[in-house]
Amino acid sequence: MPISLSPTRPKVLIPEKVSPDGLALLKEDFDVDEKKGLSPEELKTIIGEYEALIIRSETKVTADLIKAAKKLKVVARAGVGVDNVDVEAATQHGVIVVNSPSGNINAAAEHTIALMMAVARNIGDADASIKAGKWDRSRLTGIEAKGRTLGIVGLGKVGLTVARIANGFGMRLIAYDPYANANLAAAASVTLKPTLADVLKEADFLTLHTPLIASTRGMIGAAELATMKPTARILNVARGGMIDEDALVAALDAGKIAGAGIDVFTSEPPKPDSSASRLIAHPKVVATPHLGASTREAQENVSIDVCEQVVTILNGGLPRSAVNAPIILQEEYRTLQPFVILVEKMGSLYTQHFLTHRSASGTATKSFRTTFDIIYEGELAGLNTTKPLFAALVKGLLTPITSSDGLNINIVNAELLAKERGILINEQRSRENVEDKPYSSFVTLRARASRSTSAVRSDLSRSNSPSAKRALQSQKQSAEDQDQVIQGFVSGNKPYISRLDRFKGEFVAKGTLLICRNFDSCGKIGFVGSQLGKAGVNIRFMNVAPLHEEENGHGSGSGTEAAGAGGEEGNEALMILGVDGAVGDEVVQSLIGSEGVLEASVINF
Ligand SMILES: NC(=O)C1=CN([C@@H]2O[C@H](COP(=O)(O)OP(=O)(O)OC[C@H]3O[C@@H](n4cnc5c(N)ncnc54)[C@H](O)[C@@H]3O)[C@@H](O)[C@H]2O)C=CC1
Ligand SMILES: O=C(O)C(=O)COP(=O)(O)O
Repeated sequence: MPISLSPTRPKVLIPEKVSPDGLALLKEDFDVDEKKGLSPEELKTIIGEYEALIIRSETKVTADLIKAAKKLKVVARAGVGVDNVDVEAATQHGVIVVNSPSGNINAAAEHTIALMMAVARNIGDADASIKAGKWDRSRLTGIEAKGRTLGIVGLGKVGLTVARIANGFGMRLIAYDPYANANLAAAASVTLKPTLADVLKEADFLTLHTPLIASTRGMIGAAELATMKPTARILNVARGGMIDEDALVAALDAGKIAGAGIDVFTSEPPKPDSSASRLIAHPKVVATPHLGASTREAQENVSIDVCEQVVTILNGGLPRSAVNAPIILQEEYRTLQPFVILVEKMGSLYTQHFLTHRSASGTATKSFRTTFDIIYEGELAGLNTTKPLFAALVKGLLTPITSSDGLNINIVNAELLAKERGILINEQRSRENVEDKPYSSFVTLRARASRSTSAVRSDLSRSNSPSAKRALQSQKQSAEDQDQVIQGFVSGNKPYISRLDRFKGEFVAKGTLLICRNFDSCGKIGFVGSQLGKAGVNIRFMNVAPLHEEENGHGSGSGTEAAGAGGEEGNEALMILGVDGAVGDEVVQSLIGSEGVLEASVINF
C-alpha cells in the first residue's frame, strides 16, 4: 500500500508506554509520535501540533497543557482512571476525553489478589530474606485467606472481580458502596453494609476499589484505622490519595494494623522523604510501582480500545467511552450514527441555502435565525439520548460560517457553543406513525421566523375581522415571516433531504449541489443545463422539487421577489443539481435573470 507523506495527516502524540497493538491501527492514517520521558515544559511546547494525545497514569494533562493544545480533539487514557486529566478544562475546550473502562479490570483484580496473598504469606519479606542467605521460617509464618472476611470499598468493576475470585478462596465477603447494584452484589455472594464503619470493624483484609474523587480522598485516615482489627491487612490497587499514608505508617508502627499491600501512591514515582516513600520502605508493606494494569493482556486491550476511539474521533465519529460526554448505548449508537450525519447536513444546508444565495439583486446574506425546532419522528423519538444529534445540528449550522479549524464542535461543547451564540434549539419527539413510509425515522428542522408562521396561522383562524385577516394574510406571505423548513430521513444509510423550504423532493445530501429556485415552466432545465455545460460543469444528477402540498394554494411565499425578477405567473419549483467540482460565482450569476431562475445557491457537503 502506498504511504502518503501528506503533511496534513493528523498527528497523535504518545508520551508513555502504550502497547503497539492499538498503535498499529493509527499508523495508516495518522502520524504517530512516541516520545517518552518528556518534561511537562517539553510537552507543553510541542502539544500544539497534535490532534490526539494518548496517555496512561504518568502524564499530567493540566488546564495549562490543554490551553496550549490548539488542535487537540481527544485525550485518550489507555486505562480507567482519569484523575491525571483536568476533565473540566478539556470540556471547556471541546476536547473529548476517552478511556478504556474495562480493558484492565481483570489485571487490577488479579494484582489485588496477588498483593493480598503476598501480605498474608509475607512473600516480599521471605523473598528478601532468602536472597540474603537466611532460612528464616518461623518468623515468616502467615495466615490463610479461607474463612477470613474481605471488606471491599467500592463494588464496581474491579471490586466485583476481586469478590468473585476471593469467593473461590472461601472468604466471607462484605462491601461498602452506596451506589452498588444490589443484584450484582448478591450474585457475587457479597453482603452490602450500610456504612464504611461496618466494613472497617469486621474486615480481616480491607481492599479499596473506588475512583479518587472528593468523597474518597483521604477516606482511610487515622480515625478509620483505629477502628480496624489489629490483625487486619489493607490493600490499595485503586488510587494513592484514598489512604492517609502517614497515618497508615503510624498504625503499622504501633501494631494497630498488621500489614499492607500497596500499588498506588500519593506521589508517583514517590519523591524521596515523602509519605509515599516512608510507606514503601515499611517492613510490613508489600509495595509495587503501580503495576495493577501492567499485564500483556490488559495493555493490549486498553491500547486497542482507546486507539479505535481515537480513529473514530479523528474521522468525525462518536467515541464509545467518552468520560466528558453522555454515554451512548451501543444499540442506540448504531441507530444514531447515520442520523448524526443527516442532522449535521441539514444544519449545514440551512446555513448555506438560506443565509447566502444569489438573486437578480446580487448576493444576499440573510440574518441567521436563532430559534430552531428539531423534531424527531419514528424510531428516533424513542431514543434515550439525542445529544449527539443536537451537537451535529450545532456543528452543521455553524461550520459553514466559522473558520473550520477554529471551531471544534462536538458532543462535549455543542450546548455551550450554541448558548454562547444565542442559538436556541428545541428538541421535540413525535410518535407519529411512519409505518407507511420507506424509512423508520424522520427529522424536521424548522428555523422559526421572528413571528412564526404557526403563530400567524393560529391568529388567522381566531380572527373574525376581514381587515385583520387581510393584514395577517399579507404578514404570512412575507418571506421573513415564514418558518424555514428542512426535512430529511435516512435510507440505505444515506442521508436524504425530502423537503427544502416550501419544496418537496428527495435528494442525497452529498458532494456539491446547485439549488435553483425557478418558475415551474418549460425550458428552465435546458437553460440551466446549457449554461453549466458552457462553463464545463458536469451534472451528476438533477431533481425537480415542486411546492410542498402545505404550500400549494397559499401562493408563492416570496411572491414580491418572484414577480420582480421574472414577471411570470404560476408555481415555483426547486431544481437541484448534483455537480462535479466547483461552481464559480460568475456561473451562478449567469443563471439568474430573464430565463426564470430567481435564486441560486451552491451547497458543499
Ligand atoms: N492500579 C491500577 O493499575 C489500576 C487502578 N484502577 C483503579 O481502580 C479503581 C476502581 O476502578 P473500577 O472498578 O473500574 O471503577 P468503577 O467505576 O467500576 O467502580 C468504582 C465503584 O466505586 C463506588 N464508589 C464511588 N464513590 C464511593 C464512595 N464514596 N464510597 C464507596 N464506594 C464508592 C462506585 O459506586 C463504583 O461502584 C479506580 O480508581 C481505578 O482508577 C483501575 C485499573 C488499574
Ligand atoms: O487504569 C487505571 O486506572 C490505572 O491505574 C492503570 O494505570 P497505568 O495505565 O498502568 O499507568
